[in-house]
Amino acid sequence: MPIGEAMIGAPGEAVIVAPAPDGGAAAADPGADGRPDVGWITMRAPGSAGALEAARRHWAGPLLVEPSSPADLAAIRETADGVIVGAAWTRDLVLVRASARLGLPVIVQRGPHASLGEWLATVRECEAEGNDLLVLCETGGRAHDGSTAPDLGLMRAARERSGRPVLAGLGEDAGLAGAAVAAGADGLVLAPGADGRTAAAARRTATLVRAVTAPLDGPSRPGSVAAARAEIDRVDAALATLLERRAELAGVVQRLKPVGGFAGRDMERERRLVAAMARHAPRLGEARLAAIMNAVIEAGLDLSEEERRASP
Ligand SMILES: O=C(O)C(=O)C[C@]1(C(=O)O)C=C[C@@H](O)C=C1
Repeated sequence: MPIGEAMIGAPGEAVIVAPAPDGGAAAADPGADGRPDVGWITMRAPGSAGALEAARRHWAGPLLVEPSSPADLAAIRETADGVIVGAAWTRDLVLVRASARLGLPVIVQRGPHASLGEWLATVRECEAEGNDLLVLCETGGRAHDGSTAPDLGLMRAARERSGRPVLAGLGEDAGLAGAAVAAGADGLVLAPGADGRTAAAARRTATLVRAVTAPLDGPSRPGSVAAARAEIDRVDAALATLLERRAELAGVVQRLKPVGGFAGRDMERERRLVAAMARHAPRLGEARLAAIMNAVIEAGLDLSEEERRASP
């Protein structure tokens, strides 16, 4: 389901949907992995008059907007890439139907106490308006501490029953990102206040979990070059995420060792870690892994020496 240039529901991808950057002090550029794939705003929050124009001034990417009333819809059609049917008003069928008639993709949230059947009934209201661009979003009910958390079992069932992509609203607990992706979420919605670091962490987790679970829910032997390459791209994304983390940890070791960097190389430790890895990668075997890990370790040492020169 395309939302602007983002795609929700592509196999193996999990999009990050986060509050659209508003140009405030906290909006210092978070870097590519902290930037959402899709931004969202609500026009229901107090003081949100002008929120749509403000969002568009600071955010050129795909934008989802929750209206506060039918009066907002014309501006949403002009400016947004999708409309959010919010959990708080799924029973306002006049607004639900009018939102669906915009012809934009519709994100249908589950009302806080709605059953699966009631949630899917709201989806059918949108279908009845001739809109087939529908994504479901599980925003959850009350968690143990009074905050909201997504019901991942319900989300999974909704995905199966509807055949449509689903998003998981993580509420206050961005730590649910991995569980949500493992449960089949096609994307993660971050709550107001989530910053670039939260978005980057959610993206890294989603990338790893997707790569690890893909062989379990997809074909284990892709049938074409394009399908195999798509799978390789996902594994490479996970590898890159892990390599970045490994380099960070190796950098910590260099600063803590009495002699860090290339001068403090410990070949016995390297031999042992390669042997341990060979148990997880028996077909590659120790000799090939040794060559791979030598390059990985040297890249980490090189980075740590460069960073040390920049900030001793
Ligand atoms: O474990 C260490 O002593 C490190 O410095 C880390 C590390 C690695 O990247 O794994 C790097 C260099 C050493 O030769 C061995 C291992």
